[in-house]
Amino acid sequence: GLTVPPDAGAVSAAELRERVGQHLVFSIGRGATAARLADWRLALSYAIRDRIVVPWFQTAERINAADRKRVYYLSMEFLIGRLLDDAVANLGLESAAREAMAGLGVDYDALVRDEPDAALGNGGLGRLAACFLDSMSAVGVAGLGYGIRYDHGLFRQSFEAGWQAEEAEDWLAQPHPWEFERPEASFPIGFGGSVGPGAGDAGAWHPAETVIAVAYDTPVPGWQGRWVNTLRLWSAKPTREFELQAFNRGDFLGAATPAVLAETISRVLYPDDSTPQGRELRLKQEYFFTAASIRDILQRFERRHGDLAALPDKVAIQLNDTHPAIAGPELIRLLVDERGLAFDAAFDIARGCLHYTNHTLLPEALERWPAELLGRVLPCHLEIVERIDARHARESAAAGRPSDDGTAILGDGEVRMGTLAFVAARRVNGVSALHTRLMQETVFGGLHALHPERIVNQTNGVTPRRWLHGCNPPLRALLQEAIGDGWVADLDRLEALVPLADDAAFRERFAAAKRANKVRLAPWLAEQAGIELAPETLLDVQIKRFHEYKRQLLNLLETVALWNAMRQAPEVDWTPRVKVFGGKAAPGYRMAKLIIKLINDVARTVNDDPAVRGRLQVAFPPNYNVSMAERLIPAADLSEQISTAGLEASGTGNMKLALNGALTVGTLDGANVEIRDRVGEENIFIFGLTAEEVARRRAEGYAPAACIAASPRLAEAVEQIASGRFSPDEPERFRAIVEDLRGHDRFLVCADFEAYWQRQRAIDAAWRDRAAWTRSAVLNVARCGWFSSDRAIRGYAKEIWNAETEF
Ligand SMILES: CCc1ccc([C@H](C)CC(=O)N[C@@H]2O[C@H](CO)[C@@H](O)[C@H](O)[C@H]2O)cc1
Repeated sequence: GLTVPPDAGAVSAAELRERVGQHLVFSIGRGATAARLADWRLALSYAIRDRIVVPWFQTAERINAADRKRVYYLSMEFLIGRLLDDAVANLGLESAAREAMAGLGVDYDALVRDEPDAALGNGGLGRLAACFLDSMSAVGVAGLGYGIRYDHGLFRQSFEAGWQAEEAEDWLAQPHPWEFERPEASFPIGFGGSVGPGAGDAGAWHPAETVIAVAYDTPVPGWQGRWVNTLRLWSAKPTREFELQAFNRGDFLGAATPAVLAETISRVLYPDDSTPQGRELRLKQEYFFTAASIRDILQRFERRHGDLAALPDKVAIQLNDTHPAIAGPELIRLLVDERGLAFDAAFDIARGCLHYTNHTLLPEALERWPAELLGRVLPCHLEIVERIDARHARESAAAGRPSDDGTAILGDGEVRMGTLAFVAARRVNGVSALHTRLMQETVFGGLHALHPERIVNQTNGVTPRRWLHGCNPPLRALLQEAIGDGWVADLDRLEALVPLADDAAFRERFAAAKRANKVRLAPWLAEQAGIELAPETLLDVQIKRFHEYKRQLLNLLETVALWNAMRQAPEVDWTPRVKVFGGKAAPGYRMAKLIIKLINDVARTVNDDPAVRGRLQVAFPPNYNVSMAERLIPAADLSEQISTAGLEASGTGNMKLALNGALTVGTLDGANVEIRDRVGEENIFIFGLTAEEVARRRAEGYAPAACIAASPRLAEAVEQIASGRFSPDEPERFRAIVEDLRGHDRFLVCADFEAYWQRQRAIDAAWRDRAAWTRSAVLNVARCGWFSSDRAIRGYAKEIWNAETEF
């Protein structure tokens, strides 16, 4: 039988092999001969999980014993990726696992690759939440993540004749070994209906429909397994599984409908990462997980504390953007309607617990729910929002603010969720220094004037476990040798590499590690994108969601111009490049999907062109996700961070690529500015208009056609696209792109083209001096320790949550 192992401490390969064998037989019910790769993966996952549950219990006991302040991270998205290899690494069991599986005749790496990504997020916001969970466990914050257990995560992307095609993702088609269903942790969640009078300030809500939120818990082991927090994801279940009467009447659909409708709430992740569709189901998803989480938080608090006024001392809630912003009204509703507090007292307690992170300034990405819709789905909450807005108006007037300063929550028949989140929060933060400053100067200007102490900055970070230790074995080994492995838990220790940047032998080893990653990547890139990656080729990557402000189009135009230049001057000793694009477009985002098609059409033309063979290739592997990022990032030489200045709140891919020794070509946008500040002007390739210059160009009236006319190589590239050079079968295919570029160019692609072209030619030259290039690469790694999500979480704990860290 299975005995509970003592703790996460070291385990021998033999013992691990023993346990894997036991799980295969007793947990999966398979003999070794009949076992498939997935069975072995499950068996190993259970064996590793066994070593996490006791430290998990112990962490909960320590938190309770010390009555630690708890931090709750509410997010609609957790872009986790694969879990097995990360858990093995965090427990320090990699060599034991490899040896154990080899002893069973199974290839550990094949096992790892067999696991589906948990793609419960769109991009930056979701991945940040996953990095933050890892760091909260690594530094020992009493943290818990709350989200939705989507049956289907972010869609699987494929290309049909170069066009993006989407199909449902199905991560739960296989057993998911890392979660525990918690039927006892479930709550009824209401929607619609009406609100009757209640005692005092209270209202009595009578929902029209109810679903059950059921918890699924995933342990989140920290580095060395010393601390294990929880990710609690809610799944929607019907109050009644099955309408027997309808079934007996032969109305089979009717019998199943209520259950299907209920489960629809946690069925699928909305694939938009910039423009809210304003769908009722999305609002229900936001309320569903937020309400279940707030109830769970209150219940856990009240198990140990009687005085609700102490809630802000024991509970910090972080809202990951506005998606859980209904948390404020929901907490107030429970305190007033169910605990009998007065409105103002409830408001103060709620605000004392709530903190809001803004991740975008794009006007179209800020959530505004029609008051009619909110009132219909959440009648009680609309009333509370109105009371919060009235109180805010009083506070604003008392501060002498003009009543029409645009800081009202309700206006034009809409509820502005960003304003609601701001007004009902103790702290509001941006995710990079530039972004936070722009929040204060633009979108939140009026509110900042009213509450000048409320907005603070917490620049993003990434976990060094997954994004360096885990994904880059060659560099990890070199670091181990050169500076030990203290950096994994204390990334600032990378600074010790600075002197080694001037050590030719070390540089050689460093370049060899990068080369090894490129050699490892080459066969996969050939299979996925049909290109040949020679190790001495400059690997230039732009990997992120598709959005016009991220300017994949600028990269594409430079690629076309380079192709033209190579064809026009074949005698020149051009620096060989492989351009890699990776990323998905929201299914409804037509322009982004057209740009994806254009890149694939240009790639076909360039890759088939003998005139530039071995000099320029374009690769676009389909279905970019966390696991693909872990493959591409260690091999990259050049990191494209070329957004229109002022529009990328931070970026986190930029940090991952720099930490893995890629040099950055980018604008002074988001965290690029802080990367430049830390690595030094001479170790990064900055170009383009600053955020101020962008604002000025737009204010003055920007004419892209003039920029095109002033740049023959840009004009040529645009004309080729317009005339079907890359789409002879449909010359007009890219008319929309060309017309927008010539007519509007909202993201100033044309204005920044020449500067970008010049910078890229300088990069060609820089690549030729490998010693200097490698020296810069070493300095990028050495000086990017600050971009660890451990540093970010320590900042949140100290400056926002006022919560302890254990380590
Ligand atoms: C409602 C539709 C929707 C969904 C998601 C979002 C996210 C806020 C978009 C997002 O992922 N933003 C990115 O967040 C990262 C983490 O802070 C930043 O590094 C990126 O710059 C930012 O674009 C906006 C709108």
